[in-house]
Amino acid sequence: MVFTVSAKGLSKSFGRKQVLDKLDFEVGKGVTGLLGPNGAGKTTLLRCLATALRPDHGHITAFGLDASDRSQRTELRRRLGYLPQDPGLYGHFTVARMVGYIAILKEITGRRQREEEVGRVLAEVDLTEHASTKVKKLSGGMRQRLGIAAALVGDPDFLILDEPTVGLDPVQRMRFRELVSALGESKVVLLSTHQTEDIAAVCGRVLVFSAGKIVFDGDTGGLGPTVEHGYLRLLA
Ligand SMILES: Nc1ncnc2c1ncn2[C@@H]1O[C@H](COP(=O)(O)OP(=O)(O)OP(=O)(O)O)[C@@H](O)[C@H]1O
Repeated sequence: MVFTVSAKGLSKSFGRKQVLDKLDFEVGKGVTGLLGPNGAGKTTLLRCLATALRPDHGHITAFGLDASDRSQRTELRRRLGYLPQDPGLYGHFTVARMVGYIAILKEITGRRQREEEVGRVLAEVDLTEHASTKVKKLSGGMRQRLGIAAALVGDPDFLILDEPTVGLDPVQRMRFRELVSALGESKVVLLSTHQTEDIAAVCGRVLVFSAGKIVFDGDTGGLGPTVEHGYLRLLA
């Protein structure tokens, strides 16, 4: 089985603004970071890859499944976990109920199996002791961790994380880096962030975006002495 996700000739415009401009890339197992200034098109690309947004042109294929084909897209969705920038969490649900609900959407229908999965993903993000807390009572960083837990439900092969470290305190950021590094050993992980230190710490590869095009694709060492230095130089 091909364990890669690829985009070929991917373009997307909103009105007259071209946000993705004929992108071509392939990512395999490991953690790949997306870096780019505000408005560069990172979220648009991640939404296309998560099959939440249709590109105007081009093809997305994941694990040999064609995202433009309805039945293959359904199969692809079973294999992906997506943390959007604004995960739609229900404030009046408890943390466990919220994740349990996601588990139902991900077709984990057996009650015991669902409870085990909820317990597993909450432990991954250090939220076990808040399982009974209402979502609306969580801090911003805890909500972010809940969003990450939701993306991990069902142990997806392809994990898409849009600014996953926003709002995390230093301890949780460190925990997150360890978690993502471990996940990258068996999964395709794509994450967007403005934190160049996160990229340097966890990403084997980085794609730098500018105005809808990839202006750098390589390992973090290829950016120069530091990721931040190389990134700023590319955008200058
Ligand atoms: N649904 C939409 N309708 C119209 N324009 C949109 C829509 N979604 C995104 N855009 C525009 O597309 C461009 C790229 O946005 P996108 O959110 O993909 O960038 P980004 O790189 O993720 O930025 P940030 O770092 O600020 O999150 C922006 O100019 C944005 O205003």
